[in-house]
Amino acid sequence: MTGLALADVACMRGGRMLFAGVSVALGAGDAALVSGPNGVGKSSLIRIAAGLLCPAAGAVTRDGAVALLGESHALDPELPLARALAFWIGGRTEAAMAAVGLAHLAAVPVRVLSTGQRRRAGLARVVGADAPIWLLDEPANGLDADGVTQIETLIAAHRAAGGIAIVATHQPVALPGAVRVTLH
Ligand SMILES: Nc1ncnc2c1ncn2[C@@H]1O[C@H](COP(=O)(O)OP(=O)(O)OP(=O)(O)O)[C@@H](O)[C@H]1O
Repeated sequence: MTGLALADVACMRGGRMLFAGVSVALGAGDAALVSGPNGVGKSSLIRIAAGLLCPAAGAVTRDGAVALLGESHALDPELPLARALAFWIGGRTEAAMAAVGLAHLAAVPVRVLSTGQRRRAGLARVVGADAPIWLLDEPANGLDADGVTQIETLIAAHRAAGGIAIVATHQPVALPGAVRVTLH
């Protein structure tokens, strides 16, 4: 059974306590929307949820594979987009590129993609990861209005299929019924 739970989690960075007492429990189809001002610890919370950062207190329980959209898309800049994505998501590349509106750029080297296109490429990695738990850090950064709608649609489809999403964002991203996690 897919699940992700943070129980009384605290985060310390650079010797400073960023937040404490954060609890959220998500099951199949659930989502959480993480918000708060710059530097409050949203990205850190996403990294804790991903298991990339150790909480200073509390516990994280993860039931299912994780796909992370972070600052870096981790795609080889010299490779054509389709080959760079295929390194991570293999045979699901074509469908993932189509899902994020990048099918027409399959042969273009990653390094020449625009900011929004790079963001979409990162999303394609998540879409093609076939992982039930999506952790998305500022997924709408650099995207135009259609791109944001596309993300909302992709997240909704992922949830409808039993997936989970945690989204940290400054920009409005519609996540119907999401748990709100507001960091102060
Ligand atoms: N590796 C690190 N070592 C020490 N401090 C760090 C490290 N990474 C981040 N921090 C600090 O932790 C705090 C929270 O950073 P984080 O990126 O989680 O915030 P955020 O809420 O996502 O910010 P933003 O809205 O600007 O993206 C910041 O003050 C940052 O300087």
